[in-house]
Amino acid sequence: MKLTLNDLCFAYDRDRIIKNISCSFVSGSFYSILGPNGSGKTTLLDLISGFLKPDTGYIDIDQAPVLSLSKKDISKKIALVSQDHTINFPFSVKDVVMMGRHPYIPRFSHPSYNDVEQVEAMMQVCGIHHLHDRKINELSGGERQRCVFARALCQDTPILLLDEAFSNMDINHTLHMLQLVKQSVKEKNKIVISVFHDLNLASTWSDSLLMLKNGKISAFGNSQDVLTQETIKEVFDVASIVEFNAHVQAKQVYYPSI
Ligand SMILES: Nc1ncnc2c1ncn2[C@@H]1O[C@H](COP(=O)(O)OP(=O)(O)OP(=O)(O)O)[C@@H](O)[C@H]1O
Repeated sequence: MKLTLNDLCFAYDRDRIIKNISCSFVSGSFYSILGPNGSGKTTLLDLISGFLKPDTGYIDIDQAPVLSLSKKDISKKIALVSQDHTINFPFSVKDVVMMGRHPYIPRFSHPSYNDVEQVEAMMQVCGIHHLHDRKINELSGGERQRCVFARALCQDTPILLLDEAFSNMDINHTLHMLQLVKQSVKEKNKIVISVFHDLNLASTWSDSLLMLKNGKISAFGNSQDVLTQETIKEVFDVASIVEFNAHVQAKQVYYPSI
């Protein structure tokens, strides 16, 4: 599968936020998007998921424009763990995770045995099974984030978009979820595109990095090629030292304390 962004432009009002973005993402790869606050990372994921419509340009999956697909068909192809995962209605955890199966449940039907089994299994894998009858709006930030994650994984889509999806998780849960995601990239040949603020986590886990600055691509390619002192200075205006770290088999970034 190939997901292609073709000359995308987007503005919420007058100011352009996304400026002529063109690039492709292929199956079996983990991509990370990095960039300063306000550079357009969330907007770009919202465009890819079909939540926002580009002003010009288009997105296609294997050459079929995403916006020509029905909402249901898009949700069988693309799942998004968004930055804002506030759910105000007191759904149970089990019900929230089951929402991931909705694209596969015919109208006016009940979830199948297979749907129920998948939800049960995903709650186990994501470490939230013990919370299954709890109300989602009464959970901690990290617990809620794992529920939303489990819902997206239950959607079982070839494309998974993660918008700072680990921001509320402790390091144990972050590493566990990253392992799950990486496994699904390799075993299920998924395309994962994740927004990170932590350059070192992104470098350790991603095959490729996309650096965004002011709504434009500053650099895009193999993680170890893109992550340099020069790109970090250019994109974030921060001095750093970038070195290959044998423990994680990837480049890591160190910042001077003054
Ligand atoms: N709904 C909206 N209406 C108007 N402007 C918006 C809206 N959402 C975002 N913006 C603006 O668009 C720009 C890009 O926002 P976006 O959320 O895509 O940035 P980001 O790179 O994800 O930032 P962060 O790292 O802070 O999460 C920002 O200047 C923001 O103020």
